Amino acid sequence: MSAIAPRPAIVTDFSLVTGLSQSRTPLQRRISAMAGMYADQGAAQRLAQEDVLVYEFFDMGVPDSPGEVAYGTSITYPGKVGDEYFMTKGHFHSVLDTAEIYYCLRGRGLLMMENPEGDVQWEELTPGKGVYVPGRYAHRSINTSPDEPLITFFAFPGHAGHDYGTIESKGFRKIVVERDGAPLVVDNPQWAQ
Ligand SMILES: O=P(O)(O)OC[C@H]1O[C@H](O)[C@H](O)[C@@H](O)[C@@H]1O
Ligand SMILES: [Fe+2]
Repeated sequence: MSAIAPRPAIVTDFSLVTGLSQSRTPLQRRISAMAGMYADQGAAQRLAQEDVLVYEFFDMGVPDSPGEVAYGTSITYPGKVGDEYFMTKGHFHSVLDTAEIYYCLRGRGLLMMENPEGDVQWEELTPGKGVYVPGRYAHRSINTSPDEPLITFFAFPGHAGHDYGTIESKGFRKIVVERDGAPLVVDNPQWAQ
């Protein structure tokens, strides 16, 4: 008789209010880890001196194979680099045609998306709103609130992987800046074809 090994359930905890988990260690990204991604390089270098925490997220430790569902919470803090709002690095999935769902728990922001063919889309994130990022679209969370963290729950296929290189070298086509006290999506002056 062939035996299929039992697998233990994965149990985690996270707060839908703060986005924080007591049992998992967050992955944190400070400004120094992404200073080159902001349009105002002078402002980025100044903030890098204090090495401000821009965002953190909890990866729940699911195996990275097909059939699994990777999930967690992500907290992007309020702040700006010059007039550009704090944001995540953003990435394509290594397995390009894999999707992701974001559900906004708290705060206010934008989910910026673009595919390799140059289609750009963005959606506002407000509590209770879910945004389904289709496969092939790079994605980045941007906090446009002056004082509240942007907290999301996310889930994607376990084998999707993260491709940071493309965005690190080219950037997103659009960035989000504050103009007259409100967020505005503008062309990224640093975008490299
Ligand atoms: O991976 P980054 O672009 O740095 O963003 C941080 C995290 O944000 C999201 O919540 C994603 O779903 C995670 O997969 C991601 O790793
Ligand atoms: Fe992703």
